[in-house]
Amino acid sequence: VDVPLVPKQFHLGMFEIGRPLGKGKFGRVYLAKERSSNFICALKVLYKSELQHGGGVEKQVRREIEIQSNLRHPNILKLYGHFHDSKRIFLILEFAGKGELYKHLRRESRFPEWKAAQYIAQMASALQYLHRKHVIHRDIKPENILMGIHGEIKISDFGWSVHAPNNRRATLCGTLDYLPPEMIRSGSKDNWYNEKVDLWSLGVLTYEFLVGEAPFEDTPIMTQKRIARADMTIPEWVSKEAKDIIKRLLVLDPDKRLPLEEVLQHPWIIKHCVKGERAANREKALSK
Ligand SMILES: Cc1cc(Cn2cc(-c3c(Cl)cnc4nc(-c5cn(C)nc5C)[nH]c34)cn2)no1
Repeated sequence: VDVPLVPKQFHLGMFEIGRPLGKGKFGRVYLAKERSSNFICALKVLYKSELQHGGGVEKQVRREIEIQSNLRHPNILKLYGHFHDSKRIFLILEFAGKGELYKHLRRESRFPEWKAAQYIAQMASALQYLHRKHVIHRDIKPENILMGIHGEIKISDFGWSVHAPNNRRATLCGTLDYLPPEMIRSGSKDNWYNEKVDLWSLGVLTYEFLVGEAPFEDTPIMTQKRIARADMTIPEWVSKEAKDIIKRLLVLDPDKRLPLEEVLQHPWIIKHCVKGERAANREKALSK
């Protein structure tokens, strides 16, 4: 197993800093090279001052480090290590060669079904790995997915993930589009810490990959109302298999959502992701 950055004390002088790769609410990400090994990585720089005023975001960063450091899966962005100085926290992250997935989605408007199915299969595999470790991501959306050099996707940003169950007070910010009904409804927050919240978000992600916009996209008030009623329409040009998997994930009752094992066995996934199927389809197309 490639473990290029062996865990030890890291410090900024060990890295040659390259171009900025992106910026978030509390910091920036730079391309970086570890000098002794020439290993290329992404260095996320977070400013302590900004975290302190972020309303408990410091705990989120600690959780992100604690959770992501122990994960090892091809579709989860690796966190190799971290260090800090007086003003900043540094996360040494895997460099995703093809950048942020949402930029690809916006550029292509929407993904063809074979590509969407392959991405959803990779997401389901990563979520299955996370749930087996009782980690819930809770913030699955295109903005938190990166793409590796071979086009494989990588879940990043574990700032919202939790070890289930957890009595965390969560303040939500950013888009409502991906929130499941149990996180929209007031009342008991027990369901907030149930892995099945990620199944709902996987359904929203499937819809957005295929249609190019989120299923409940509307004004903030209307979005909440539509989520609470699972009120969405799937365009008629979406294949019946794709419609079926979306409908089986966007179910109000968390216990009735399609389990990840069944997502990976769904006809829409098998049709586009199993090598034999693709060869068979090619054979069929050629024989016409
Ligand atoms: C703070 C802050 C910013 C962000 C969003 N963000 C993530 C990255 C990023 C990471 Cl963490 C890892 N690998 C990346 N590769 C790219 C990239 C590659 N190309 C060709 N273009 C880009 C851009 N970005 C990466 C950058 N910003 N999260 O927290």
